[in-house]
Amino acid sequence: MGNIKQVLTIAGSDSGGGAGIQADIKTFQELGVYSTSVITAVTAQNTLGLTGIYPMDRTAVEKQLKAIGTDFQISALKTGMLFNADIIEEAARGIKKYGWQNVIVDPVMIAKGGASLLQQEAVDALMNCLLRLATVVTPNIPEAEVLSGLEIHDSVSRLRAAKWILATGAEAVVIKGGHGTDTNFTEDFYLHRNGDTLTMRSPRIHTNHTHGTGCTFSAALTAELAKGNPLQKSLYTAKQFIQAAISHPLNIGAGHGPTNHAAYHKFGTKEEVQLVQ
Ligand SMILES: Nc1ncnc2c1ncn2[C@@H]1O[C@H](COP(=O)(O)OP(=O)(O)OP(=O)(O)O)[C@@H](O)[C@H]1O
Ligand SMILES: Cc1ncc(CO)c(N)n1
Repeated sequence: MGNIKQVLTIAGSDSGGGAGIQADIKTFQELGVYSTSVITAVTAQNTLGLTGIYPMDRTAVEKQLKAIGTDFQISALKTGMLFNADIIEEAARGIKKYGWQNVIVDPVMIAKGGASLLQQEAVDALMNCLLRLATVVTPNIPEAEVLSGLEIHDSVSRLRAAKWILATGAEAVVIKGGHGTDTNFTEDFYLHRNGDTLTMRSPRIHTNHTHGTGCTFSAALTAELAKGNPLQKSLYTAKQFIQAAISHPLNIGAGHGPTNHAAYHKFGTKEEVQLVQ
């Protein structure tokens, strides 16, 4: 393990352990990379909802980034909940200053229970400062609608929204399908600025235990890229990882429960993820 790859998550803490920094670190551990973290905010959260958000100040974020940037060799990083424009600007500044590559931006806006995880006025900062640094940006459908200013109701409008999002300067986008309306499957759609596309489809699992699916998916993508895997292969593994994590729920909590981060290795994958033309 002498040459284990080091990764970073810049995200919020979920006291309930299913999303945010906690989901990222569990996923990184499962996929064999060493995890560092910059905490942007502490949230009081459980499977029933969110009752408090305590953002870090600018200096706290800057000092954490410096601690990582001056000692670790970061092969890939992801951002999650960034909450306000100050934190977004600090994250962008750190990424540039330390020359980090393989930047996955999960543009977290709203928790599954409906709580806002990004201030309204911070959307501009996200679009203007951070997306241009992104190797891949991974919005869910409502986030893609905010970033593109377009409604998504079918594959044509999804492609149009993806193209608008790439106009921010991001290299590639994945519009995740968890919020889609099809009851039989979920579909994640990838578009690269070079025109490459990939559509990954898997059976929709009918469960309440989907808290943190987006965090887990983007963390798995980050880990796979850090290990040197090509982008499309990394996306496929990330989709398999989240499919396994949702398929084998832990049944924790009375509300929107966490996924099972250990399932990918414990139970394997059932070849459920298909590539669609
Ligand atoms: N019920 C489900 N069955 C199968 N796959 C799902 C389901 N819900 C979400 N996914 C998958 O999980 C991943 C995350 O998608 P989703 O759209 O839920 O992200 P998100 O809304 O950002 O998640 P969160 O805010 O809870 O972290 C995608 O790969 C998506 O296809
Ligand atoms: C801290 C945190 N980050 C991200 C999400 C989105 O799932 C959440 N609910 N909480």
